[in-house]
Amino acid sequence: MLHRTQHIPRFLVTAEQMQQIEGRVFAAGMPVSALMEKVSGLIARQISEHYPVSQAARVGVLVGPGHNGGDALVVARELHSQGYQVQICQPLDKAKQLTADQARYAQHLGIPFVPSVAEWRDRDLIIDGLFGFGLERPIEGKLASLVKQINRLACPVYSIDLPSGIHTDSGQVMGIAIRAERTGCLGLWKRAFVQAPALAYLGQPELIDFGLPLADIRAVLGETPTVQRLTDEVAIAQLPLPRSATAHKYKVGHLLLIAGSRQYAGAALLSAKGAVASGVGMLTLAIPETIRLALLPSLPGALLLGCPETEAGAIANLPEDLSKYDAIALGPGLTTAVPTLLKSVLAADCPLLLDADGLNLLAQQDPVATLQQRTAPTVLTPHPGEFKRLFPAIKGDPGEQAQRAAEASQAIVVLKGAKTAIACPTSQRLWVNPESTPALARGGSGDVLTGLLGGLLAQKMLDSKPDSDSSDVISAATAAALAAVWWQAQAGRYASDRNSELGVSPDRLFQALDPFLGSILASC
Ligand SMILES: NC(=O)C1=CN([C@@H]2O[C@H](COP(=O)(O)OP(=O)(O)OC[C@H]3O[C@@H](n4cnc5c(N)ncnc54)[C@H](O)[C@@H]3O)[C@@H](O)[C@H]2O)[C@@H](O)CC1
Ligand SMILES: Nc1ncnc2c1ncn2[C@@H]1O[C@H](COP(=O)(O)OP(=O)(O)O)[C@@H](O)[C@H]1O
Ligand SMILES: [K+]
Repeated sequence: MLHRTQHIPRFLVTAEQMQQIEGRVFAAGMPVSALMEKVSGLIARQISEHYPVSQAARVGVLVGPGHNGGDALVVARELHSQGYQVQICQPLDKAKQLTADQARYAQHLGIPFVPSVAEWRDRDLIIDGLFGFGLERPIEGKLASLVKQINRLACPVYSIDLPSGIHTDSGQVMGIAIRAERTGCLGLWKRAFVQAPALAYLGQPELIDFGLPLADIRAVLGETPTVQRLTDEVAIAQLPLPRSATAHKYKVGHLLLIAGSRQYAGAALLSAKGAVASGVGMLTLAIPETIRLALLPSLPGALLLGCPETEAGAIANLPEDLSKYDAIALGPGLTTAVPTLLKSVLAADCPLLLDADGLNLLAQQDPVATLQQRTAPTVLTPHPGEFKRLFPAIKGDPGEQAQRAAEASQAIVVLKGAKTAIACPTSQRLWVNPESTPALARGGSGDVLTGLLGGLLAQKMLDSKPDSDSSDVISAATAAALAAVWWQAQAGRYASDRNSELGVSPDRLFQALDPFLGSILASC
């Protein structure tokens, strides 16, 4: 059973949901001012850890009209009492009652209020308490100039809850937004933290858990929340581990990977390496016959199936019998020369992963009608360009797009990007992978993912867990998608930490898969 501390990082809330949860807590008797005091004490503690008074004594605190401003005022008071030289700037006259009271008390304590931020070039740190989840419209006029001035300062900014100007749900910049070095997200992760437009503003995010009761969170989000962050705990639980002591190579999955062409032989190699790293029992790689011998030395454990090919070096046809495989993955480096390849794999009665040219072939027909005919699970791994070709009418943020596409096609949709979204059609659930690295933004990272996911798909299909999505049980194919997305992203971070953001070649990525997993499993 998961503990509270394991649940909390999984939740992703909208501003409305957060307001409802807080509303329940206040209605149950928790005084608003007591909660503000508690939350702000925790924020002040984080700030003094990250920016000790010995290194960042001169602090400017930006205070808005709502409770985000109220939090900032309590933080100002706490830091003042710890010996920081605090100045407060409260640019708007109007304020909620509690915020106005906190301002009055700060004045009573002798904390200086300054009329503008023009003098803040001497500051070591700015605390941004202008707006939190109550931002309702774009920041304009004198507030916009103030944010611009703050963003020009050389010193770091710590944002309370959200960088002011960032929309809580979409992560969009509402006119202008503060660029934080760190953001302390209060209580529960807001959706903005997994939205690409916010990433340049959030800096290093941290969750400040102030003990919201699980019962109130569940009353608003449901027992099994529809939208979740993909946490380490959840992803690790989906791996095909531990292996049975009596495992046999034919009992731990046989993947057929159909990839490569004379033109794009590397994609076949990289995806095959990803599959090998997944631990799959047997890997058959179907490739054009003319590149078979070239790939053989790099893939000694795989069965290389040289296929008849077109004049241009694309696979012309596949073996007749696809029934012996536990999963099939089709796409990397294939070219779109031979549409019948897709037709044969769609007819197979095992889980199917389509990537790259597999998706491009699918886009040439009616993807929704085609996928709805499948009886076994289908997983799609498009990047945004491939997604647009497949589902041109589906709009929204990446999470919404993935969910809508999954619902329409009944496929599991893995929409790749900085925050990859994974949508499951049967449970209508969405996971977003929160931690990755731009080091993966290079050709070949996705090919490694395809092999890894294909290999996990073949293994998971033999798992004893039920293929049902009721309650918190995750279907085998969805489980493979969650585990693969998380594993590839974390291995990317692992390789980046040991090299640089420029050093995560696809080779380094698949080489990092197992060491990363070994290290995290050892620490669990
Ligand atoms: N209620 C509480 O005790 C708690 C509050 N918390 C804090 O409270 C925040 C939410 O507080 P609020 O709901 O008061 O919202 P905010 O403090 O985010 O601001 C809302 C206020 O700003 C005004 N406003 C919105 N957009 C504007 C714009 N573009 N230009 C000018 N004015 C604008 C609104 O009219 C309203 O007065 C959270 O982000 C968090 O920092 C958390 O600490 C949790 C506990
Ligand atoms: N900025 C980024 N941050 C994190 N991950 C990224 C970023 N850009 C790309 N990726 C990841 O890199 C991979 C790229 O896949 P894809 O576009 O299919 O590349 P290819 O087909 O060349 O291998 C995906 O897993 C994607 O999530
Ligand atoms: K803020």
